[in-house]
Amino acid sequence: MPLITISGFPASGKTTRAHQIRDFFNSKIAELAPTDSRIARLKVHVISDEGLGISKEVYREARPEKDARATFYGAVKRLLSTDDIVIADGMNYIKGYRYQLHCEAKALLTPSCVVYVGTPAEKCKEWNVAKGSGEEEEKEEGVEGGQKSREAYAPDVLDNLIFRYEEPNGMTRWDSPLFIIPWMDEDVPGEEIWNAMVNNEAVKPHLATVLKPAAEANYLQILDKSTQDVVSAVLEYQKTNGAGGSVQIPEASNPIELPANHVGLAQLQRIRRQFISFNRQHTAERTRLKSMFVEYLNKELE
Ligand SMILES: Nc1ncnc2c1ncn2[C@@H]1O[C@H](COP(=O)(O)OP(=O)(O)OP(=O)(O)O)[C@@H](O)[C@H]1O
Repeated sequence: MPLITISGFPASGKTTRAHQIRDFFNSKIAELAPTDSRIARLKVHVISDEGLGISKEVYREARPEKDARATFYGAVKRLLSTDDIVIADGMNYIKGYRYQLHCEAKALLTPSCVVYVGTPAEKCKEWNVAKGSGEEEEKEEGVEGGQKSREAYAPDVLDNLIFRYEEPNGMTRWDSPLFIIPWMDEDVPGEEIWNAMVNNEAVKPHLATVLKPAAEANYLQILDKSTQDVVSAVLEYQKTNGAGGSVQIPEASNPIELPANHVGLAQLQRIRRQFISFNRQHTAERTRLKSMFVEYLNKELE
């Protein structure tokens, strides 16, 4: 059965997403198994570095990293079978490596997809620090049953991995269908992934499956950063000037006209998420993003 290849920066939330997908799939199996013997046989597996005992230090040098990749690959290959759904929870950051994984699935005549966890580098750094400090230990132990290692990446290893990362491109055979999960989304598009992987449905391009031209690498990150900058500017303005007024945002052609009442962070983030949802499938011109978001905010705040 299918192969779901997770891909994303280090500490971008890949395991969190892999577990959300696993839980969604397990609940689908529990629901459908009584009436469908094919579904009843399915088992979901998550393969990860942590599960295989691979330390983050392997990413410091080429040789141990290569060995670790081979171990991970072997574990995925061993499990891929007609009744097993494998979630490959790793960075899977090398294009050629994702290509090989795709070929393994293809050889078994089973579908594969890529789930790209789209988290900006700055957030990953923040989450990596939180992980290393053990800040989230209690919460994670509850969620993971204490299975998950608390190991963080050394800062130089993290930077280097981000630098080397080869972003998935949904236009290529091996990275498609491509499901992009922005970091601020609470849920994963479980139903769409299930339909594509278990029901073999062709995936129609929609919000979660962005077919991005290669030229638009990092588009999601830029969309995220541009809109976050605007939100921060509004909050900053209100802090000093109070409610109401006109805020000129650098790089935006028009100002934001604030309403007489105070606009809160939750409201701004909600509007921002909507804007991102609408625009993550278009590859809007980067230089226009802030102006577009300002226009959108003005309409929503009217
Ligand atoms: N969407 C999110 N919002 C807030 N915090 C998150 C989110 N996703 C993950 N985190 C936190 O970020 C940290 C890293 O998450 P996680 O372990 O899932 O990332 P990862 O990409 O699997 O990391 P690694 O590269 O180390 O395997 C964890 O402490 C997790 O609780």
